Amino acid sequence: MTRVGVIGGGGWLGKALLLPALADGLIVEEALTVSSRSGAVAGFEPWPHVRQTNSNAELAANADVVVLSVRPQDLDAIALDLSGKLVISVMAMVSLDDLATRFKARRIIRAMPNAAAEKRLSFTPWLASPDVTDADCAFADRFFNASGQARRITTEAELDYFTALTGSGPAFLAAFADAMISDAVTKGIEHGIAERAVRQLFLGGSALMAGSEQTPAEIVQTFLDYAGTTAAGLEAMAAADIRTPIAHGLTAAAAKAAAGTRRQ
Ligand SMILES: NC(=O)C1=CN([C@@H]2O[C@H](COP(=O)(O)OP(=O)(O)OC[C@H]3O[C@@H](n4cnc5c(N)ncnc54)[C@H](OP(=O)(O)O)[C@@H]3O)[C@@H](O)[C@H]2O)C=CC1
Ligand SMILES: O=C(O)[C@@H]1CCC=N1
Repeated sequence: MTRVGVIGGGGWLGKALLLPALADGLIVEEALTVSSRSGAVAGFEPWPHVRQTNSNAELAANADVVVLSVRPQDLDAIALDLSGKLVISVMAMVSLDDLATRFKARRIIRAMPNAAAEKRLSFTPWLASPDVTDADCAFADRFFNASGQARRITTEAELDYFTALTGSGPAFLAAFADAMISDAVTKGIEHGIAERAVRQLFLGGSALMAGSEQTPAEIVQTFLDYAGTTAAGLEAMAAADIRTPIAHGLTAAAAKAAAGTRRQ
């Protein structure tokens, strides 16, 4: 029975990762400790034997695997010797080297889930430091697959890029959706109807795209070949260079992630 401690486990991402893992029996409630500064978080009521604490030292003493899930600005307050343990960080902007130095750890996995973990729909790339064992990798892969699709990657540069591309979860899609809603409202559609319509559009469009044998580029081409109203819209978007602001946004987010992991 792997003993797991999640520092910040009651937060947004921590809970989104833990509830599926508990529901699947991947983590046993008696073997889980979550910490927070208050020492008591909501959300674990179906698992009353989950240990809650405000002491990260107590958490570490009861864990073989320590998961770090606090905001980057809160990390400096956490001083622990985690040598001998598997350390899994889901934090943006904190590098393997930084984690190794802070926590005297040699077996470290960095992962980048997203907020869709709470729906078991995260895409979660992860990478391992050289001393991580096959058993550690198997545990991490099972843990992250409980809340979506996990994929092992090999470099921190890739992880920094994925922090922008998929770590952002619904944020960039929400920006696109909000632009569509705003346009609909300026054309006289009532806001509530526009919002309902666009939410349903994203749900339906995402389901089609996720299940389609066509690539996204092929789906676009299908509509261009159809040569109807949607083709007119796609051509106007291409003429307005829709790809450039998207690339700028991803580049800025990835640059912030990378700048954070370079800081020591
Ligand atoms: N949210 C997201 O979509 C994503 C987040 N991440 C990463 O996940 C990490 C967590 O983010 P998120 O869950 O959003 O943040 P939250 O603020 O929701 O959760 C962080 C939790 O950490 C707890 N905490 C803070 N300081 C301590 C401490 N000293 N000891 C124990 N617990 C502490 C807080 O609880 P309290 O205040 O009670 O102490 C809080 O519940 C971040 O590093 C972020 O980069 C990565 C990908 C996606
Ligand atoms: O926006 C952030 O900083 C966090 C990390 C990746 C996604 N959300």
